[in-house]
Amino acid sequence: MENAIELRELTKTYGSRRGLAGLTLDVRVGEVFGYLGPNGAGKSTTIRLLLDLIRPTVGRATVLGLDPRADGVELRCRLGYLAGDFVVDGRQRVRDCLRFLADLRGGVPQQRIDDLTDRLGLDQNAHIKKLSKGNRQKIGLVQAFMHTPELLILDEPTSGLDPLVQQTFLDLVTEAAANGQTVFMSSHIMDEVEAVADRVGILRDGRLVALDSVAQLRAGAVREIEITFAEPVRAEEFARLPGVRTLVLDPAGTTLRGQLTGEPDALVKAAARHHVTALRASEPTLDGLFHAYYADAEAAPRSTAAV
Ligand SMILES: Nc1ncnc2c1ncn2[C@@H]1O[C@H](COP(=O)(O)OP(=O)(O)OP(=O)(O)O)[C@@H](O)[C@H]1O
Repeated sequence: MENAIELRELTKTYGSRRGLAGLTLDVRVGEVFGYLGPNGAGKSTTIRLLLDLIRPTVGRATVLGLDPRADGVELRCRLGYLAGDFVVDGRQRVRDCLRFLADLRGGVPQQRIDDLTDRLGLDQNAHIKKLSKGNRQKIGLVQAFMHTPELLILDEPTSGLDPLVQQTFLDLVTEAAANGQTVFMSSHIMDEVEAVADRVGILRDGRLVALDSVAQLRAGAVREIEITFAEPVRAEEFARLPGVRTLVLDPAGTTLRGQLTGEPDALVKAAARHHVTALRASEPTLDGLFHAYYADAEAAPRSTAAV
């Protein structure tokens, strides 16, 4: 089995409302796949279709080589799922709830549960009804990870978590990937996805508008650049260099400011023909790219052949 998830022309309409429109996507075994998109893009719809919690209007989903509709029981044994709207029986203590869920999965060593709750800072003696939203979300994370499933499907897993716990979550994802597990996680937050994902898909209005490896996306991301020279330079020398998006020379002709994508090699070599007194370049972040997709309603699907 090469792909943990295969989606073919997956479409879901809610009456006249579009949830998902003809989504074709493969998630490879062992990869961390970040599934991004604004509110209402169709992320939860996709995830619910994977679990057979809802059924497609058109198209097909295969998960771990299984049909979610026909093989629901086997599938649930082999995956860990965190719902976007995770709810849990408030009458129990955390310990009893997790024990119950562990037994449902055929048994999980208590040591494993203790380790996860310790790392996430979750008190097993607490009554669930008294827990904050973030602490309830931690129960959701523990129950998804505890049986070391082949595939983790996580819908907005960091929702409600403070930054320290978010980092612990990212560590758990990294460890799962090192262990050969596949992770499919949805998020609004490019930064957290960028930190752990191998590939990213960006969904908008039920359609995939970008699909690429994080490395490729980063190569296309924008870097802010500022170069100061000892003597005035001519703007034309720099305007047509590879990767240059915009470059503006200040009135004195000594400071060049602008935006660059990809490698800065050509610009650095051109600048080195002069006496450079200062050079400032920001790290390229995917956040800007992500916002561009959000802003551009008619963005065409993009992918890189090498992905
Ligand atoms: N049960 C439903 N009935 C009608 N419309 C629905 C239903 N569930 C989802 N939708 C619609 O389908 C579209 C996709 O919603 P979905 O919840 O999948 O988005 P999402 O990307 O998960 O958003 P969010 O980040 O806000 O959770 C939205 O327009 C939403 O209003």
